[in-house]
Amino acid sequence: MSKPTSGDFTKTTGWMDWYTGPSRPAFQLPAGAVDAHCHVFGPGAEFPYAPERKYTPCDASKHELYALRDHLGFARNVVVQATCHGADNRAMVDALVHSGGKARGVATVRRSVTDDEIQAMHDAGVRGVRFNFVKRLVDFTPKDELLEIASRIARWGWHVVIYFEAVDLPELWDFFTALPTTIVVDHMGRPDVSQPVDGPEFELFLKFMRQHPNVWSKVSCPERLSVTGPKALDGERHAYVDVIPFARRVVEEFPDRVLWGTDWPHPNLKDHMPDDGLLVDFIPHIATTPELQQQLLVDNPMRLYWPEEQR
Ligand SMILES: O=C(O)/C=C(\CC(=O)C(=O)O)C(=O)O
Repeated sequence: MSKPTSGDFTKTTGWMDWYTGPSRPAFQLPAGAVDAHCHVFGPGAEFPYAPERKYTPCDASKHELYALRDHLGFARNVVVQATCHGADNRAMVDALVHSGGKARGVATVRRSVTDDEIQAMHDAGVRGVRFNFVKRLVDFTPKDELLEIASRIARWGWHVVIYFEAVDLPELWDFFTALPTTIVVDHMGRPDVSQPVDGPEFELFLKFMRQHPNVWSKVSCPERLSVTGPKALDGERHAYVDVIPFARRVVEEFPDRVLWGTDWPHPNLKDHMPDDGLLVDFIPHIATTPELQQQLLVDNPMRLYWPEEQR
């Protein structure tokens, strides 16, 4: 793969570009596996980054994303709108339209979005909206606006993806449990994995899923959550061991409500950029049987994003 650029934009200082030579995973993905969390960035020259963005990434186009899909052995993608594009969903929608039906998407919308715009996104393959509560990524949006958006998109059968840090779950609990749709939590609600897996913070997250059958979780992003590593680099097939008990716990307790994604092109990593092939090799450590792997990688994402193909 060629070296990433950013068009006329200047990347955020210290920005880490995605890894250009991913290895081929040793773990053989099941047929029809879905990378259910990834992004496209620009290219900035074609799809400019949003004025309100909190970071400027390197470009990461649909072509590069789909080349990675094929290299790793995934069949499909779910492309999630990244905050560097704000509520301008053109780059993400363009990726869906050029996927030959192999990608679905999650958008970011404002209250001003029209029904015609929602319908056009639906026709392109969008199936959800993302509400982001990570303060370094977005400005505050009033909860009544988000609730109004959730009620409107429910009419298209869409779901809501939520991204937040574990310490904020108590404060956000009432809002989340009032949402009328399926809810998908990004990266297990970003637990602090230096705390015990059966400690109060992660227990609250498990309780959230236990009490609310409409809540799903992505068991993704060990490279963001890990404190001890080792990093998925230099052939390391036992990476991020401190994240394993957390992700395995969620996979085993809620096998029909979990999703997995690469998070390519890995925005805002500060420490290292993982080899995506080795990230795939993390999967059998958290979904330890062929049955769990089939649910995590095929059955669950297909049920949520391509329900019309379900028998
Ligand atoms: O890609 C992710 O899931 C995580 C992100 C970036 C992000 O969500 C965004 O920019 O929209 C992060 O923690 O910086």
